[in-house]
Amino acid sequence: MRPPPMGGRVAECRVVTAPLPLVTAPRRESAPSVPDRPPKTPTMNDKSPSRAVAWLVCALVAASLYGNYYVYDSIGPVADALQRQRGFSDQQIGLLNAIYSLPNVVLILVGGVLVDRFGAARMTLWTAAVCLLGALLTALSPGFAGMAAGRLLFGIGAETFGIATLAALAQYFVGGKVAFSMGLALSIGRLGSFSSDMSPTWFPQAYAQGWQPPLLIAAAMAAASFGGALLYWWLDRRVAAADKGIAQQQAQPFVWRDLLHFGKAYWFLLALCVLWYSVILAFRSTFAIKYFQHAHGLDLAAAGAMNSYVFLAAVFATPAFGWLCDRVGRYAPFLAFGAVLLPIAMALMALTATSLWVSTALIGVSFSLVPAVMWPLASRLVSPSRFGTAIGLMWVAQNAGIAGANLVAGWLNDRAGAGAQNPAGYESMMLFFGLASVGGAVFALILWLTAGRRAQERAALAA
Ligand SMILES: C[C@H](NC(=O)[C@@H](N)CCCCN)C(=O)O
Repeated sequence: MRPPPMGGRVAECRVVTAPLPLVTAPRRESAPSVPDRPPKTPTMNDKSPSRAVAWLVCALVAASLYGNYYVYDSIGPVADALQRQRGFSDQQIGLLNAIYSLPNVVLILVGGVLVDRFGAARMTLWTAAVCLLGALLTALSPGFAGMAAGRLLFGIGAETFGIATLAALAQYFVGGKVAFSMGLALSIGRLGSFSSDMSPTWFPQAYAQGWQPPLLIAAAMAAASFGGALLYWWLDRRVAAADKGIAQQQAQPFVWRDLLHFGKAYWFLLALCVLWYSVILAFRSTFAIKYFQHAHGLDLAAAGAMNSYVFLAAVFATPAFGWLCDRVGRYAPFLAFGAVLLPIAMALMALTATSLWVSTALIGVSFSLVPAVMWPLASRLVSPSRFGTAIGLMWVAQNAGIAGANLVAGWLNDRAGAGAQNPAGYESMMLFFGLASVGGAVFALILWLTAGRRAQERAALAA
């Protein structure tokens, strides 16, 4: 019943003798190619209890992600109250979010290695605990330094938590539906982000009392996230205990040289991840609302709502695209399609008078499709025992890209004097994001046309 473990004492359990459900899917060591179809295995029989366990794990991971993403986005809604009541500057508020990414430029690789070393369940639990401590420190600190320390702690836990949750789903759904399960869990995470944005409407009394009650609600969400992680860890222990009879091998020690063996497709995917997430997260999370107000004449409420529809679309579309991907059994073409939509949307926004609804819809599809395919694809491009490391490396570059894109875009806007009086000042920022999105699309196309094609040829030859 136990999925192929990814870490701890049982990391290299891909060679098993018994025909156990959830265990036997063939995996690539470091194949530089994009699989056409998910491996067809006799695992995950519709009525088998192991399938029920896998979906229970998915539900617990999703619930845990909901709380985690809620906390991630909890600073924006209290930014105004922090300024009014505690006298925080814009820079200080910006730092409360930037401090999440900055340590991860280095630390997340360590996090990925730890996931491979200690296993997804243990690392989900430990990092959810770190996130809870971080959220509590943020909500209870009397001064800025304490709040910043809380956000730092949260960031250190949250990114490794993200890797551990992906690793958990890659393990339990190795026989099929990996994209659907990841899409479903991510969509619940997006719902957490959306709920955080909507929390002033849902908890008006809390916001009426000032900055602290909303952050205490966020800490409660982190506690719920920890609860989900605890249940998942407990379930995983039980599954492991039931599988005592399976031959287990020692975890492979981490070797830096292994990173070079990931294969070309992995590196194309990493480049896409950096460029695409830099545009999506730096533009959408930091500058989009301001840009909609100043360059497209929307008021604050309309600009915020327009931006939040991207999240809302992702809640429904991410699992749907994951399901489609599993069903059709193709990854790279979907990834390329989703990546190409982003530069089209950026061009429509920057160069034409087309309604913002059109570009928002395109970004919504891209924001749903690319993550729905990217992480399941990553789980198929590397050995299971190196999945955490592989994602860790992607997120090192991604965090550096997001932080860098934020800084460059802010600098371009300041240099051009962008603002309500000078909407044209946003042109250089839009050119920068446009070029980055084109770069992402190019890597997605290369991934499809080279590695993806080769995989098809190999499959045809094998047939
Ligand atoms: C799964 C993926 N997560 C990431 O890329 C993280 N490094 C950053 C997440 C920031 C919001 N919690 C995703 O959310 O698409």
